[in-house]
Amino acid sequence: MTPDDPLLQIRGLKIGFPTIDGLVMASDTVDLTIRAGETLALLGETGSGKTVLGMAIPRLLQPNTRIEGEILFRGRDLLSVSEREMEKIRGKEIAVVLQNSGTSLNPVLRVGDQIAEAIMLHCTLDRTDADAAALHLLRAAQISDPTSTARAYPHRLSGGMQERALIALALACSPSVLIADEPTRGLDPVTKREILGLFGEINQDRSVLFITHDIDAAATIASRVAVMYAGEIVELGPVDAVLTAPAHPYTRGLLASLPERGMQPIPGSAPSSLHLPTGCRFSPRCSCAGRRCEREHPELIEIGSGQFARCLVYYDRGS
Ligand SMILES: Nc1ncnc2c1ncn2[C@@H]1O[C@H](COP(=O)(O)OP(=O)(O)OP(=O)(O)O)[C@@H](O)[C@H]1O
Ligand code: NI
Repeated sequence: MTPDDPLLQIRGLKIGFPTIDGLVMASDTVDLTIRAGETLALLGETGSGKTVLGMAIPRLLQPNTRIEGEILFRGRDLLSVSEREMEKIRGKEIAVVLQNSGTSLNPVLRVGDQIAEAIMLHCTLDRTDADAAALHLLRAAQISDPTSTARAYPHRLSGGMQERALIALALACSPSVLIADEPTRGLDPVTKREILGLFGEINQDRSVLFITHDIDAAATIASRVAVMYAGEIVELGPVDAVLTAPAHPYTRGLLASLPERGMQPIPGSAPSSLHLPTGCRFSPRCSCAGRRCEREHPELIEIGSGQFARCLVYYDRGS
C-alpha cells in the first residue's frame, strides 16, 4: 500500500434505526474514502451522524440496524463478511477508541492486564510477551510511569491518562485503521494538546478517522476533513482548503461560531431525520438559500482540487 491508496472505501452507506416513530436515518448515502496513512477528521454538530458512521465501519452497531451500501476494507466489503471474519478484523485491523472513554475501560481489571489480554486475543503472544508489549504500548502512549500505570485500576487514572490507556489498548494489535471518537472531549487544554501530539505519532503508520466537534483539533492533526450535516457529508477536502476557504454555508457557519471568529451561532437547529426538509437539508438555516434550495436536493460535487461541497451554488459553475 502506498500512502494515497484507498484503504477504506465507504460507498452509498445508509444507516437506519427502526424506532416507534419510524426509521431514523443516521447516515444517508455517505461516500467516503480513507487513504492509507492519512488522518481524516469527521466534523459536525451533535446528532449529525459522526459516531454512527464510525461505529458502522467495524460493525459495532446494534443488530437491528438497517445498513445498505458498501464498506470496502482493502477491497473487501465488511458488510458481507461473516461475523467470525469480522472478529478477526475488529481490533486487529480496525480498532476503535470509543466516545466517553471513562466508561470504556473495564473497571475491575488492571490497565496492563486489559491491554495484554487484548493483545493475546488477536496476536500469537504468550502472557509474558503480551505483558511486555502492553508496557511498550503504554510507553508509546506517553504514559510517564508505564509500570505503575499497568498495575493500576482505571479509576486511579486521570481523564487524560485513561484516554492514553485506551489509545494504547486500541493500538494493541497495530491496526491499520484507528477510529477515534472525540478523544479530546472534556480534557484540559494541556492534556488535549498532548493527546493530539500522540495522534500525530500514531498516524505515521496507520490511517485515523478522527471524530470530533473540535475544529482546532481537526486543524492540528488531520490532512483532510469531512463535514456532516443531518446524516450527509456536506463538505469534504484538504484541511487547509476546507478550514480557510470553506465552500458550504454550513461549514462557514461552523467556523463563524468559533470564539476566535466571532462566536456567531448558526440560527435554528439541525432537523430530525424523521422530518427532513425537502431539497437541501441545510436550506431552512442557510442565509444563502433560494427557492431552488427548498426544492432540489444537491449532490456532493467537486468544486476545486479535492474539495467537494453539497450546495446548489456550485451547480451552474462552468456549465
Ligand atoms: N440506537 C439508535 N436508535 C435510534 N436513533 C439513533 C441510535 N443511535 C443514534 N441514533 C440517532 O442517529 C443520529 C446520529 O447520532 P450520532 O450519535 O452518530 O451523532 P454524532 O454526530 O456522533 O453526535 P455527537 O457529536 O453528539 O456525538 C442522531 O439523530 C441519533 O439520535
Ligand atoms: Ni458522537
